[in-house]
This record gives sequence, structure tokens and C-alpha cells, in this order.
Amino acid sequence: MEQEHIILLQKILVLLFSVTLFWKIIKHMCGLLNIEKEPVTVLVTGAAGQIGYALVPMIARGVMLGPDQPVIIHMLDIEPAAEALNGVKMELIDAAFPLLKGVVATTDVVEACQGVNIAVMVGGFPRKEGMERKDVMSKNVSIYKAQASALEQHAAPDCKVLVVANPANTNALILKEFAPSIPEKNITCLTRLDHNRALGQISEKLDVHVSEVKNVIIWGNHSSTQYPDVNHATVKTTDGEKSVRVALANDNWLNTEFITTVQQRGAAIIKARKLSSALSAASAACDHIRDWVLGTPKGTWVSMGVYSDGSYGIQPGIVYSFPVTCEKGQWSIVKGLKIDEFSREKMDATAKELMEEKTLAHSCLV
Ligand SMILES: NC(=O)C1=CN([C@@H]2O[C@H](COP(=O)(O)OP(=O)(O)OC[C@H]3O[C@@H](n4cnc5c(N)ncnc54)[C@H](O)[C@@H]3O)[C@@H](O)[C@H]2O)C=CC1
Ligand SMILES: O=C([O-])CC(=O)C(=O)O
Repeated sequence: MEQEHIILLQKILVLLFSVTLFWKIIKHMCGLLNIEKEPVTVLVTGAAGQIGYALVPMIARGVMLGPDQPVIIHMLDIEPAAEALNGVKMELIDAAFPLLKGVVATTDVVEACQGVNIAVMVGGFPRKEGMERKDVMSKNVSIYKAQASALEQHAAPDCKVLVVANPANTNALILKEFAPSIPEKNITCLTRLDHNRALGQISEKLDVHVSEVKNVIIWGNHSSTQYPDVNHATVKTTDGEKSVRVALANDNWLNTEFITTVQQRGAAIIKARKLSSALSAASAACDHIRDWVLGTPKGTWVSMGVYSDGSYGIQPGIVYSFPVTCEKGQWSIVKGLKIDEFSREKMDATAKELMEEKTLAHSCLV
């Protein structure tokens, strides 16, 4: 390399180093001077319900956006729940959360959506024992059609949306279709609860802590056709990182009971509690948004329901759960994973169900 190129390279390196150092000093000074970040406004719909009640304190404590991120919480519910919603607001005030900079409790969807940066859509009707999630379709998709327009018109332009209410994938799809100006990459649905359930089942079976297991995948619908896939999952052992299949050496369990347990976990909770999952759903919603906004740890992916771009042969036009990594507020589907015949069949079956749900949802809306 010529002398002048070496000097130029040195200058660039010094410049990069100085900029990084300067930025670190500014951040440190802000910390010392107690200069806070601007608050982020988070909407929770259905906030008077059981997930809402578990979720809003988590958001106010920094579980969703980090321990140094102030928040303003907007809570929406319907008129019959207005008094209960006001009770939740009173409790949020009584909890004196340092990060909580404001609370709006309202039954007016326009007021609720005003300027929100993150929208967690929990409002809707939960299923009861013996129902499939699509059985609440007709009640819930019309809510998502109506709220799509309010979000489109009144939320911040870069608002990130997470749909929790069931049928979660199809509600998210309807929201996307009726809010065409919201970028499709900003509309997602929750399958992180299923992902966490899969991690939990494997950690119990291997008798290791759940944080030692990673890279399971939930493919498809947040329904009993979802496919929890462990073919790429790993576990940390004293001999280093191992494939879960190798560490467990029990393909029979992984290919049968494990899959059905994860697929049916929601129903098992309803049977036990007579109410659907709430604390685990709220926690998973925080995980989903935290990783989306702040990034996934290096070498780790998570599952998110996103609008299909055709990856892995899944047709566009449905919201399907894929393995994703997140960086700088953007998710990307993990590409190039090997799919065997067993997985292919299950991935296609859950895609087929989503196509059927889409047709059913459109028929509910006419
Ligand atoms: N994706 C997932 O992993 C999970 C999804 N869910 C779903 O989340 C939803 C909420 O569950 P829960 O909190 O247990 O139900 P919940 O019945 O306790 O609460 C739902 C709340 O939504 C409100 N609501 C109804 N229509 C509304 C509207 N148009 N706008 C705003 N709020 C409205 C209700 O008044 C109620 O307060 C259900 O659809 C449930 O099936 C539950 C667990 C996990
Ligand atoms: O099963 C339900 O209806 C609630 C839910 O989505 C879950 O717990 O996964």
C-alpha cells in the first residue's frame, strides 16, 4: 500500500475513534446530569382486561423498553369497562413508577391513538374452554378493521404495532389491510409466547435453566397448527454449545409430545385457570417489543408473526410466524435454514390454515 493511502487510513481510523469517544462522553454526561430520554408513548388496547392489567405495570417499570426509558401509557377500552379502566389508571398513579411520565385512560379510540410510538393491541374477546382461537374471529376482526384507521390517522408515522388479541395473525393482517399507509414491516403479531413456551418445555426436559436454550422456532399461526421446530435449537452445556436434538437424544418426544404440548399450552392454561394466559402473555409482549426496538442478542433469533415476503416458500398475503433477528428497530427473517420433509409438511399446513382464516375474516367483514 502506498504511503499516502496508509496516512489516509490512519486519519479515518482516528476520526472514527474520536467520534465514538465523543458520543460516549456525551452519553455519560447526560447520565451524570440526569438528562432523561424523551418519553415513548405506548398504547395498550383492552387495558382493563387481564393481560392489560399484567402488562401496564411491566411497561411502567421499564421491562418493555429498558430501565432508562421514560414512558407515557395510553390505555383504551370500551364503555362498559370504563370504570375498571379508570381503576387501573388510579393504581398506576399509586404505584409511583419513576419512569411513568403520563397516563391516559380513555374509551375514545382517536384520543388513545394520538401520537403513539408503540401500539400493543390486546383489546378483544378471549376464547373460552372448548373453543379454537378462530372461533372469536367474527367478534375480533371487525375491531381490528376499525382501529386500523385510527392508528393510521393518529399514531406517530413510524409506530410499531403488536397484535396480541386472537386470532392474532389474522387480526394483524386485517389491521395491515385497513391501514395501508402504515409500513407493513411495522405490523406484527405475538408468537413469542409460543416461542417462550417451547424454550420452557425443553429446559424442563433437559433440566437446564431456560436461558441456556435458544433458537427454537415457531412457524405459522398462533393456533393449534403452529409448528414448534427444534431442528436448529441449541443448548449450552459444560462441553460447549450442543444441538438440542443431540443433547436430548429423544427424537420421539421432540416429534410428538413436545409439539402437541406447545400447540395446546393455551388450552391447558384455560382448563387450569378458567381464564386464558395473562402474565406469560404480558411478559412475552414485553419480550417481543424489547427485542424489536433494542435488538436481539448476537447469535440468537426469536419468533415473530410478520407479513410473509415469500421466505421459505410461504406465500405473501398472510401474517406468518418466522425466526427473526432484530437490529436498530428493524426485524429480518433468518434466511437459509435447512428445512426437512417433516418440517415442510407442518409449515405448509399452518400456512394453509392462515389462508383459510383470511377468507373467513374477509367474509366476516362484508
Ligand atoms: N397472542 C397470544 O399469545 C395471546 C393472545 N391472547 C388474546 O388476547 C386477548 C385479550 O385477552 P385477555 O386480556 O385475557 O382478555 P380480557 O377479556 O380479560 O380483556 C380484553 C379487554 O378488551 C376489551 N375490549 C373489547 N373490545 C374492545 C375494543 N373494541 N377496543 C378496546 N378494548 C376492547 C374488553 O373490554 C376487555 O377489557 C384475547 O383475544 C386473547 O385470546 C391471550 C393470550 C395469549
Ligand atoms: O389460548 C388462548 O386462547 C390464549 C392464547 O392465545 C394463548 O394462551 O396462547
